[in-house]
Parts: sequence; C-alpha cells; structure tokens
Amino acid sequence: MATGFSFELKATDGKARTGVISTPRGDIRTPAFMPVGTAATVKAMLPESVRATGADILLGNTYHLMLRPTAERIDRLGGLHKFMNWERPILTDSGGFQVMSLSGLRKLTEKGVTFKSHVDGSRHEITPERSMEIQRLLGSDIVMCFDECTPFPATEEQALESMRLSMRWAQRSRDAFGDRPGHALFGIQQGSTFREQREESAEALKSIGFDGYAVGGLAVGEGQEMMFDVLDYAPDMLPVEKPRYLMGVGKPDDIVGAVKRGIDMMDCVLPSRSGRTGQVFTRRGVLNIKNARHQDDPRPLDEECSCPACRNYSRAYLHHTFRAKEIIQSMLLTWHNLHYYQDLMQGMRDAIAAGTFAQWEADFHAKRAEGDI
Ligand SMILES: CNc1nc2cc(C(N)=O)ccc2[nH]1
Repeated sequence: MATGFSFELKATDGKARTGVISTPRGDIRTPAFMPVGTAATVKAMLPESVRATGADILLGNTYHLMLRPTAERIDRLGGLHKFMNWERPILTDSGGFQVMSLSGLRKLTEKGVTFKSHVDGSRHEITPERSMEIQRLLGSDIVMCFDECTPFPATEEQALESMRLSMRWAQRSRDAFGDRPGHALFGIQQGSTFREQREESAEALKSIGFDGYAVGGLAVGEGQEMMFDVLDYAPDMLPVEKPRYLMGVGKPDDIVGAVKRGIDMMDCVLPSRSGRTGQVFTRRGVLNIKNARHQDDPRPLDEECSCPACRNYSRAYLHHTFRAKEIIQSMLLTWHNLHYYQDLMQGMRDAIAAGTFAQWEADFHAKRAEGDI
C-alpha cells in the first residue's frame, strides 16, 4: 500500500470481507458503495447530504471533468475536493470507459484514444500518461489505471488483445503515476468471461504492483448470472490483502452477490440516476413513484428507512411532486436511494463482522420476495 494508505481486514465470513481503508482524507468502511459525482456533483445532492447518507468516499469522472471545466482549472482552484466541497476520499476513474461510451469519432491506438468531445465537438487525446496527469491535477485520492473496458460480447481473440493492451497501459500508468505518498493507484483486471485471461491479467497486475485491484470488464451487458460466474473466481486471483473494487455495479442484489464473492468496493449511477426517474429502492424491492397507485398512499417509501424522505413525506406527496416535476422530487428520491444503498452496505458490514452473513442474505432475499411494496 502507498504511504498514508492502509487496508485492514476486520473480519471475513465465507468469501465476504469487512474492513477499513485508511487514507489521509479519512477512513473508508468496506464493503463500501461509492456514489457517483460525475461533473463534480452528486446530482440533486449537497455534499453534506451525501455524507449524511453514510458515504465515506465518492467517485469523480475524469472524462467529464477534463472536458468541462478542465482538470487544469480545477487544479488552479485548489483541486476537486475544495472545488466541490467534499473533503473526504475521492476515487476518480481513468476516463477509459466513458471515452468509449460517450465521445464521438474515436480512434484507439497503442498510444491511447483520440476523440471528439460530446460537449463542444473539440478534439482530445487520453493516454495512460495524460490520464495520470488529469487525475493528479484533480487531486483524487485513489487513481485508476487507464485501461480499455473490453466490450461484451467479445471473442477470445478480441478479449485477449484488449486485455493485453490494458496490461501494457497499466505498466505505463504505474510508471507515469510515480511515487505519490497519500495517493493510491489501482490496477484493473480484464479478460472478459475467459478464466485463463483473467488469470493472465491478475498475474500481470500483481507483477507491476498496485495499492488496490479492480475487476473491470463487467456490468457491460453480460447479465447477472454471467457476472457472478466470473466473480466466483476472479476476485480470488487478486491479492487478498488489498482492496478489490468491482466497477459499475449495480442493483442491490448485484451488490449483495458481489460482496458474497469477496468484493470490497463498488460504484454505480443507478441509485442517483434512477431516483430522478422515480425509481425507488426499498427493502421489499423496487417501486416507481410515478405509478398512480401511490397518489393516495400516506405511507413512507420504506417503513424501516430513516432518511428525510421516509421520515417526513408520504408516497402520495412524492407521487405528486414527481407528476408536477418539482425539483424536490429529485432531491428526496436521490437522498432515499443513496441512503438505502448505504444502509445495505452497513447491514452487510455488521453481518460479516458478526459471522451472520448467510442469514442476513437470506433475510435480504426473503423480504424482497414478500412483495407488497
Ligand atoms: C456500468 N458498468 C461498468 N462497467 C465498467 C467497467 C470499467 C472497466 N474499466 O473495465 C469501468 C467502468 C465500468 N462501468
């Protein structure tokens, strides 16, 4: 682990682990869920509200911030923490995933990716070296290697070529990152759904040496069953004493299944993005508040939830504000969903520490099967 960073495993229960990542900007309780703060904001949330949901760390997107307002401007203004008024840990992604999913006119070569901004059409280039520079300028605490997220489906040949490119970029990312006390660099395992390639990728990353290891190339359309098939073996290939981060996951049952298989950190836009569309996550499953059935319902979204939406507002009110397109709807549903996700993580941390994860998981699924939400 980089100086100023440490990961302490507190307990395990089967493959599930709970622990603490200590960083100069604060501790991260694992398993951890990272809300996504794409353009230097978790949409519809004040930073103090994000903290109130229980988040210890949030994610920033290199691709968005390099285009607007630019990493150089954020650096001149004191870095991303000061800029967005979040002084706790921030993990930034490398830009690799979003440049392939959001930009136009892309050209991928051994050097990196040139592309056209989706904001103003300007031309840009990301390389491992440039990605490390951008993430340094942002001041993020956990930096991600620049990689290619192998598209799904991929043939064995396509996946192998993609993975090996990412491993060459991982070495370049490590070399460009240099020695930055108080900052960590995470490598990203690729190899799609091919076990031998996952092994080759893990060995390559371990020989380079990172402060944490991500399982990449998943949650890209393979579906939960195939994702779990990969997670049944891929995390075990990574160093047991370092944090394992599953990128872009996921729905609550995805998260539970990933923690069960040894994952320590996750991020996903789902709770925040879906909150804005009326989708609500509860202990009994998912509901959509725009459904007319809620218009006279005086109950809270979730009887067991202590968030401001559930403490102070009825489903009827939330249905009304959704229909009326009132801004408070996005605020309250985002807050609730993020609070629910953090309660889910806390529940798993407590269960793993108590050695009762299997029972906790059974209860999690049983409540969702009861329906009547
Ligand atoms: C939403 N799914 C998702 N899969 C991801 C994979 C990567 C990756 N670098 O393999 C990054 C972000 C990702 N987001």
